Amino acid sequence: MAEPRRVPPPAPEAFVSIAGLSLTYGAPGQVLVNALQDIDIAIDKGQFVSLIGPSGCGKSTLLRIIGDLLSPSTGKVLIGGSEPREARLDREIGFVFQDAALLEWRRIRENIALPLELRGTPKAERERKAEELIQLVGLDGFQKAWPRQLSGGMRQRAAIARALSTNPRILLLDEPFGALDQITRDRLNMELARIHEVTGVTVVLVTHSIREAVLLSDRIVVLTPRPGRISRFIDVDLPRPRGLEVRNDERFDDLVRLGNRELEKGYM
Ligand SMILES: Nc1ncnc2c1ncn2[C@@H]1O[C@H](COP(=O)(O)OP(=O)(O)OP(=O)(O)O)[C@@H](O)[C@H]1O
Repeated sequence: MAEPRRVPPPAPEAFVSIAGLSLTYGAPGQVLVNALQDIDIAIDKGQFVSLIGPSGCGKSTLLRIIGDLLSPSTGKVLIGGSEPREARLDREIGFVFQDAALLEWRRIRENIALPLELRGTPKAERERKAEELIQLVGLDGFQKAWPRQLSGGMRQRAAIARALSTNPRILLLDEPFGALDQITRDRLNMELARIHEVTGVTVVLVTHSIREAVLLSDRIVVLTPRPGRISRFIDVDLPRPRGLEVRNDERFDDLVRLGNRELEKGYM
């Protein structure tokens, strides 16, 4: 009997619609790397979605396509009905990478306000917004600090604040906590959950940790090894708001097991 179709068709009413997406790296005459194939994902407004899969399966590639840092070979992405290019130029997309990439010669407040400065926002408004975000991400007292004076976790907080400065409609996070120790990572996970709750921003997170994905997400997209295809969607039906103690729930363990089983299939 044929396997039931696990991939829902892209919903036209979805906030983010990814349909028929494939990407092959390499110019004609070069070695071609088929990174992604036949990706269809629909994301609702305000949803928290994680992308997980084996190393090299195309998670970052997919995130970069959504954020208009790469163009797909085939297929289409729409964010609130707009092409990624338009959404990016309207500063509706916030991006956070594993390395916070702060400008070392600017104080934290000026780093956070940089996108607003580039947009020509008046100084008083920039400072008001930066202050609001500093409070939101828990960096009060570090407004005038230099990036080198901050720990890794604090730098990522600043990077998240900077990404939120233009009130983006979607926040794209590429392994933002991958380089942090477990306790800092737990703390930042809870901060991110709170920021998501308070702002209502739509989030797409790339992670290698199925536990992190279950803790934070409404929905997890498991990708197969390269070329990344959708292996399965896992809907996380744990109640919100979630604290770290949700990890003691049986349901949490069930979902982690389900995710691990799906990931292991790719290695068989
Ligand atoms: N610029 C590029 N040119 C050619 N191949 C590339 C390029 N960037 C990535 N790739 C290849 O495309 C595939 C997908 O890469 P990508 O970084 O998206 O995977 P990933 O799932 O994010 O990996 P990881 O979990 O290790 O970060 C990999 O095989 C990678 O080597």
